[in-house]
Amino acid sequence: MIKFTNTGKEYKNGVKALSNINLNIKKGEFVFIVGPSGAGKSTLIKLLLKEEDPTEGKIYLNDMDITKVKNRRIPFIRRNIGVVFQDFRLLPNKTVYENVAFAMEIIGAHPKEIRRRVPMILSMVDLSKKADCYPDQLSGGEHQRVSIARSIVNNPPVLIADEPTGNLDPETAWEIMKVLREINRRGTTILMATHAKDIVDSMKKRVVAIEAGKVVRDEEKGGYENEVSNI
Ligand SMILES: Nc1ncnc2c1ncn2[C@@H]1O[C@H](COP(=O)(O)OP(=O)(O)OP(=O)(O)O)[C@@H](O)[C@H]1O
Repeated sequence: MIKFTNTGKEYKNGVKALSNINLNIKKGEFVFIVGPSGAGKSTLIKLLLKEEDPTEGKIYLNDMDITKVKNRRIPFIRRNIGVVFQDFRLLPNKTVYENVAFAMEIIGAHPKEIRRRVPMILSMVDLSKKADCYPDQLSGGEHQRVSIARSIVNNPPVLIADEPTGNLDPETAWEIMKVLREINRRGTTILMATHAKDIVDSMKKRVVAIEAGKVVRDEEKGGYENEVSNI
């Protein structure tokens, strides 16, 4: 489903953020991307979203070589990938319902379909009662659940979460992980970059560790650290 082959990224200022990345992520996998600050995790995500282009190698999404895709086709790639960020990025002047509906409106979904799907997704993230609230009336965990609802409402096959629990207390972070696990159970492939050691250690999912731009570990059911390195 997602494949990096000998992928490298050197930024214009000469910083080599990634080199020789080879990864094959299958449909339905849950993959943690871990590594110290500056290791290249965000760069990997930016390459997948085509916010940046690799300077070496290729990236495939559903067998399509996205490194060759023209700029005007980028929105079509992004429709296949939902994204959740650490800082939520909700629209402050829209309600919970409107924030989620907006993600459907911008891809031209039919109003009837929006009215059907938004309540369903809000119920899935347990936010039906907050549909008419504005973001400043929500807790951190609720914010993040709206942001997850928005990211999956168009049913993307892949969900990328960049430090989704970074701003949350441990208990709330676990609520978010339960939601992500459920989304993954329903078939969505999830890539999650994180520094949350406890979460990675407990979830027993695939762990890809990046250090200084290279994959240094790729383990099924791995932990945050291995016994020798101390990330
Ligand atoms: N736009 C850019 N231009 C130049 N260098 C960049 C740019 N973005 C990132 N870098 C550099 O690339 C390297 C990898 O950065 P990246 O943001 O991918 O790391 P990260 O693993 O996501 O870190 P963190 O955990 O702190 O978010 C770092 O050395 C960073 O300074």
